[in-house]
Amino acid sequence: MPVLEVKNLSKNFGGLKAVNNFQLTMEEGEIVGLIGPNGAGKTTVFNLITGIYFPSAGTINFLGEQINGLPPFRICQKGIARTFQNIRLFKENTVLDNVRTVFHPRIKYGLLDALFRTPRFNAEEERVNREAMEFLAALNLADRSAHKASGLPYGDQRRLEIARSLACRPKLLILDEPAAGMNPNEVSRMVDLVRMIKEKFQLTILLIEHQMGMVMNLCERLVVMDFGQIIASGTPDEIRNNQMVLEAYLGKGATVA
Ligand SMILES: Nc1ncnc2c1ncn2[C@@H]1O[C@H](COP(=O)(O)OP(=O)(O)OP(=O)(O)O)[C@@H](O)[C@H]1O
Repeated sequence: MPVLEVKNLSKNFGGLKAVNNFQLTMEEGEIVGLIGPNGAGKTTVFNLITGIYFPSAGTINFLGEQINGLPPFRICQKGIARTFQNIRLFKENTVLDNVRTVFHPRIKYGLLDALFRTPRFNAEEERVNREAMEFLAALNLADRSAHKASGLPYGDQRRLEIARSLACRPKLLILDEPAAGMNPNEVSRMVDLVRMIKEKFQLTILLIEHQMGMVMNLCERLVVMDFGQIIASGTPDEIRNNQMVLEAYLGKGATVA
């Protein structure tokens, strides 16, 4: 059974067809890159899959179950987690608390336990802290756990967002421009990190990325969008030499150097 199966997905904003008849099937363990020029519709696809937008048409199946129409928190509970193009952290909270927030819906104590600091409260808090620290350790952030999120360097903030999304225990991880604003060294470290978390947490990964070095290096398969539509899909080598893709990025008449 595919992990994700998107069929005939469309989203209109008034007269604008932001996504038009989008199709995507992802098998377990795949890393697929969604690329295309600015405004092509990539983020809208992510927002449709994660329930932020309601589709104008089409279906989204996750592990065989139709999920379109479900609210974002339900989709997250089912096993799809994401990061955002503009990092979204609780900036004034500690690194550890940013990951702990993910555990709150699953915490097994009540208000009275918290007020009277019962043994159940203490045991549950210890469990949450231990598990949250494991995710931070996997992303090399354990020694920063007590720091304020806003004080972390940019690359660490990106990794913290990934740690938090992993704490949802997703099967499908959706990364929106994980290497945005990074220098070539940082991009190369991000490629290694995405490979590592894919193996360690047995993930299927869908990512948007403008850093072509990262996309070509990391993804087994690419889907290219332009003006809301898929214009090409295939291996990085096939995409690199695709005339329609070159024209979408560079304009008509573009040729491979
Ligand atoms: N909430 C919205 N209301 C109206 N139009 C929107 C909305 N969200 C996106 N759009 C429009 O839909 C189109 C696709 O936008 P989208 O953000 O999905 O593109 P993108 O490929 O992710 O671009 P980028 O690479 O710049 O992030 C754009 O023309 C955008 O202006």
